[in-house]
Amino acid sequence: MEYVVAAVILLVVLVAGAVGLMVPRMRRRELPPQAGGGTTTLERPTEEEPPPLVVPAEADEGLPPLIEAPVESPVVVEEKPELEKPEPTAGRLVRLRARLARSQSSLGRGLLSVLSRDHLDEDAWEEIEDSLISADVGVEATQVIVERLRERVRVLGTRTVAEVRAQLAEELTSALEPGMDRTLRTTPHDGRPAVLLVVGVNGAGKTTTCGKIGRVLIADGRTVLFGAADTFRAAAAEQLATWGERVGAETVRGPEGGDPASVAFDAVKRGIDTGIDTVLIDTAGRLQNKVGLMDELGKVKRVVEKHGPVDETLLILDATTGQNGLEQARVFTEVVDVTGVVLTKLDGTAKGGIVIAVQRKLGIPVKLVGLGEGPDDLAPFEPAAFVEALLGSDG
Ligand SMILES: Nc1nc2c(ncn2[C@@H]2O[C@H](COP(=O)(O)OP(=O)(O)OP(=O)(O)O)[C@@H](O)[C@H]2O)c(=O)[nH]1
Repeated sequence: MEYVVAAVILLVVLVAGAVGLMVPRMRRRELPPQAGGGTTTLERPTEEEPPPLVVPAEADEGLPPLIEAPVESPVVVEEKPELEKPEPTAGRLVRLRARLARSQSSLGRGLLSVLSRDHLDEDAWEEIEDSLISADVGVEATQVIVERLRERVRVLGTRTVAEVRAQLAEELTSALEPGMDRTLRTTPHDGRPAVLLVVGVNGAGKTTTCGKIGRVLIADGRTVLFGAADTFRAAAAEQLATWGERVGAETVRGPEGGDPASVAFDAVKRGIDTGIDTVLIDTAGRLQNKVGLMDELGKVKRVVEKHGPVDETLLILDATTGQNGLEQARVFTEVVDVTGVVLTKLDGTAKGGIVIAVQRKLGIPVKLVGLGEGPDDLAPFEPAAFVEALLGSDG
């Protein structure tokens, strides 16, 4: 009898033990497939199955499984350079006036000293003419301005220096044709970006101006793309790309020595595809007397226009080249239809009168002026504010 009882107890213990081993195994089989260490499942997930979940051992104890992200290749977090915030454009010319006035003051001082004479005789009027001509206003424009001023002084019987100065300022301002449309067409239209082509001779400041305009537009909440169609000078594309990085604009570049027209075309295409507001195309500097290069510029424009008309062709003129710049400008206007002039380096010349000569000769408005190498040293051109700077102290 004792043997029977012992045999029954042994049987019960064996059965209980077998059940104890089986149950956890069955429970594990119900879990989703697992991967990695800490699991006991060996089944491989099929291709269609969701990413493997890593279930810690505790899951067996009935705790909710922790879901970890599947192991992927490490994500490279690109460090974006901190974008710069350009200064507002409103009133820039006034803010930069001191800089302009510094270089123009000789004209202002000279004129004021003549105007302060008791009597404006023939010699005095000649001196006024000479001052304006040597400030690059141009002979023709000077004669018109002085003639009109003389007439006003005579008719109105103007006496004080302040009055004559004010009348001269009015004449100079009117010679700058304040009614001309100086707006820069940079707004996207017809489902595509506005396209600006920037042209001019070597070293006039094309790349710098592209960068400065780009900054202004981005500050105004626009999206901008640069096209580095200056494929002759690798450094120019590099320089433009640097401007782009600083303000957050993409730069489309081509191979060095490549076809500038194709880079310009690609830049506009990229601008259209990515929904950019304004595409600025920087072209290579060229001498206006090199026919081949000028023809190439015409080609750049024609190729870009396969996407639609160019909205603005800006001619960059270096103010320090004075009257020579006028001949350059004339040749450019014959090859491409220039819609606006940007006069750069006005901070470096005492001959700001070139603005009057340029507009008069070309009949094209000066839209912007460059007043330094700094990123915000570009101002919308305002005739009255400019004349105040040209004449120096408010007198
Ligand atoms: N003082 C002064 N310097 C300027 C101004 N604009 C441009 N510059 C300088 O002029 C030099 C030539 O400028 P870039 O922009 O490289 O001229 P670019 O026309 O693109 O030259 P290329 O590509 O060689 O044809 C640079 O040193 C600029 O910093 C300005 O308004 N004032």
